Amino acid sequence: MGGGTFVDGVRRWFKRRVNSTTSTTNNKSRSNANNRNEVVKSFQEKEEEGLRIVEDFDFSGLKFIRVPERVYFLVSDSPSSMNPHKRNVQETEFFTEYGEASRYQVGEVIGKGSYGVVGSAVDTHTGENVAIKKISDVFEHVSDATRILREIELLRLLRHPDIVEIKHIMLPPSHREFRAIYVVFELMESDLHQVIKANDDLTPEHYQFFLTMLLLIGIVPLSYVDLFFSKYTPAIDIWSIGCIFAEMLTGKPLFPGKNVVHQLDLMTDLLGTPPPEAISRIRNEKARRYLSSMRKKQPVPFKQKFPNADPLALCLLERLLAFDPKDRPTADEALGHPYFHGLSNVDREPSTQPISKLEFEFERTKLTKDDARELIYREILEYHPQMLQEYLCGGDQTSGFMYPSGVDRFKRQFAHLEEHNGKSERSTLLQRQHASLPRERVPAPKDEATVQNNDFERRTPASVATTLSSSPGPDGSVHSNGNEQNGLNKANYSARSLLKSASISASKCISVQAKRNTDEESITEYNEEVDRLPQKITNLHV
Ligand SMILES: Nc1ncnc2c1ncn2[C@@H]1O[C@H](COP(=O)(O)OP(=O)(O)OP(=O)(O)O)[C@@H](O)[C@H]1O
Repeated sequence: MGGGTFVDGVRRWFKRRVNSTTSTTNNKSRSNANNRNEVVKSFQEKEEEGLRIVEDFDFSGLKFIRVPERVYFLVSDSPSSMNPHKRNVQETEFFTEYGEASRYQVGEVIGKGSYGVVGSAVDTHTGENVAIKKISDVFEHVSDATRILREIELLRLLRHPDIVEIKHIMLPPSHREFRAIYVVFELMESDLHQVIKANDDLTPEHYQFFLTMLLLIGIVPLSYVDLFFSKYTPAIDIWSIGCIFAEMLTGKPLFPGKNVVHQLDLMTDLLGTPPPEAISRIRNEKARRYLSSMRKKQPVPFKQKFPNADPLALCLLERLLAFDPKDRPTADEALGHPYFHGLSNVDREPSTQPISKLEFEFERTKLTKDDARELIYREILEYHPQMLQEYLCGGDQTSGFMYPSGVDRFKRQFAHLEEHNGKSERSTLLQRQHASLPRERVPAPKDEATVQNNDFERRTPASVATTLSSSPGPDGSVHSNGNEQNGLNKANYSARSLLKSASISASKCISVQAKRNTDEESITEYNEEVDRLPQKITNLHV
C-alpha cells in the first residue's frame, strides 16, 4: 500500500462528506442554506467538461470548499457508442454467457496508476457504480506482486470508513496461470487532488483538518506483540502523508519524478543527500550505490521552499519527510505535534478493527513468484467464499479444473477500452494532469543504467514512494532489516503454510475481535493460536 491507499481514503472521505452534506442540508439554518445555494450555483456555472463542481461542504465553521465531481459515461451514453461500428465491437465484448464479467457493464477508462488502468462500470446486480482496476502482469516482478498483495489485503482488513472499499476481486480463470487481476472498488467521484486544484483559497485550518484526517486513517491497531510492523507498518504511510501535505501547501506535486532515478534526484534536491548511516540501511543495492555516489547536496530550508506556510506546519512536514524512516513520527505521534494544538474535537480512537499480524506473515520472508501467485489467489478467494472453502479443504489442488471466469472476457474489454477510450480526449481530461506519484511506467534513460535492476527500474516513482513510505528507505529496507533484527527464519516458510495460517487467523480473528479488549488478551490468543497452527495445518491437508 502506498500513497494510493491514502488518496483512495481521501476519495472515500470526500464521497462520504458530500453525501452527508447533501442529506443534512435541510437541517441547516435558512441563511446558511441560502448562502450555500449561492455558492453551489456559482460552482455549477464553472462546470467543465468531464469535471463538474457539484457540491461544497463545510465542517465546523470552516469556509466552504469546492468538491469537484467527475462525470462518468457508461457504455450506452459514451460518445464512442455513437459510432455503430465501435458499439458493435463493445457489445460483443461486453456481454458474456457466463462468468462474472457479465455482471459489470464497463464504461470508460477513468484513470491510470503505476499498477494498471482503472475503468468505470455498473454492477448490474446491485445497480451500483464501481471502478474496476485492472492490474496487469502482476507477477512480472515479485516485489510488485508483494506490494499488490499487501495493498489488497490491507484494503480488505482495514475496513475504515474513510478508506475506499474493495467490493470484489474477479476470479481468475486458472489458479496457476493468471497474470492480471481485476479489483472492483466503489466508485469515487472526487479526490483530494481535484479538491486542491479547485480551491486556490484553502485556509490554514483546512490544511490542518485534511492532515488530521490523513493521520487518523494511519492509526491502525495491530493486535499481538508486534514483531515486524513496529512503527513502520505499511498502514502508517507517513512519507506519503508528508508528500500529500506538501502538495496541499503548494498545490503542486512535491516530487514529480519521471522515473526512479529522477525521483531520488528530486528528493535529495530538497532533503539533501542522506547521511551514510541512513544510506547503509537501504536494502536496494542499486539505490544505495546511486545515493552513495551522488554529489553531496545540502538540504533546502523548508521555509524557503514553502515561504507562505505556517512555521509549525513546516516543522511537522520536515519530520514526516525525514529520509530515514526511523526519524519519522508515527501517525499518533504526529497528531500530538504542536501544529495541531488547539484543534478541538478530534477523536483519536482508531476506527478500525485490530489487524492480526498473522495476516501479514508473508512480509517475513522473501517470496518467490509462485508464492506470491498462491497468496494473491488465496486473497482473491476471500471474495469467493465457497471456493475458499474448497480451497482450504484442498479441493482444487489436483483437478486442474479451470473455473468459469469472466476475467478473460474482461481482459479483452479492457484492452478495447484502453485502445479506444483511454486515448480519447475525454479520458485524458479525466486523468490527473499532475500527480505526486507519476502514473505511467517510464523507461529509464540509458545513461542511468548503472542504478537499475529489475525491481528498481521497472516501476515509476509511485512505487518508489510506496516503498519509501511503507518501508523505511527508498528501497523498502524495513522488512528485511526487521526480519534480520528479529532473527526470523526466512527459509522455512512455504506459501502454502503462510496461506493456511493466514486463513486460520482470519477466521479466528473475526470471531475473537469483538471480545478483544486488552493487549494481554491479544497476546494470549496469539500464543494459543500459534501453538495450534501446526495441528490445524495438518488437519487441513488430510
Ligand atoms: N475507486 C475509484 N473511483 C474513482 N476513480 C478511481 C478509483 N480508483 C482509482 N481511480 C482513478 O484511477 C487513477 C489511478 O488509480 P490507481 O489506484 O491505479 O493509482 P493511484 O492510487 O492514483 O496511484 P498509485 O499508482 O501510486 O497506486 C486514480 O488517480 C483515480 O483517478
